[in-house]
Amino acid sequence: MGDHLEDGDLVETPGKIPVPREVAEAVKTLIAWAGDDPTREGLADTPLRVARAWKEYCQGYEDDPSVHLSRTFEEVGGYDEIVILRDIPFQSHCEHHMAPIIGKAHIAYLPKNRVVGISKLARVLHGFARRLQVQERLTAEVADCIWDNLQPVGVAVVIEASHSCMTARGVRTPGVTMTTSRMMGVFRDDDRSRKEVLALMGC
Ligand SMILES: Nc1nc2c(ncn2[C@@H]2O[C@H](COP(=O)(O)OP(=O)(O)OP(=O)(O)O)[C@@H](O)[C@H]2O)c(=O)[nH]1
Ligand SMILES: [Zn+2]
Repeated sequence: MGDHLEDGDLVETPGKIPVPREVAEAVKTLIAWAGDDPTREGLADTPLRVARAWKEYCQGYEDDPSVHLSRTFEEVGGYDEIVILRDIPFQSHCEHHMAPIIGKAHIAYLPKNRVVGISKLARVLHGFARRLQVQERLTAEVADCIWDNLQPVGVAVVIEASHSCMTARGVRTPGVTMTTSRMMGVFRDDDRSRKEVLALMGC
């Protein structure tokens, strides 16, 4: 654990990030294990592409999502109602199979004195989604990050997603979505507030 494989023998390609040779070799081994010939022409550069693709899928490890919430605005004309971002598409990968998780998130908070630029809520989501995840933890991490950094009156996060490890392999059950939610503050403690936010989310 904690090995980032950044030192050692690197494969350099102009304009692209270097790839440790052992990472490329690991992908080559995987291709052979899957049943194909990693030396055939069409697959020759695939190990490097896959290695770089995984760095991109997992870009969140280089992101501290709380930083996105450090810039807030206090001049909001006394606005003290729910702010909600609906249907934010995201992609992640499940930590059990490294298979795609594709879904959408609804993120809401009830501000106290200060708000954040709305794009930042999506940035927080992507910062945690671009890692190896389980949906429950992703949901909790997004909600906790907003709660800790904005100290609002309430936070609500609902995530609906389809897991390729269920649709494309294993039980092979397409069309199934998983829904998770985390309610904090007034959205957890007050029934009416929770109903209001869920109605605004269309849930
Ligand atoms: N709770 C939860 N489970 C997940 C998530 N992503 C994948 N899983 C499940 O993780 C479980 C892993 O089960 P295991 O029995 O260890 O692995 P497996 O033998 O590959 O299981 P199958 O998928 O049933 O073939 C599976 O049931 C997956 O559907 C997630 O985000 N949350
Ligand atoms: Zn999985």
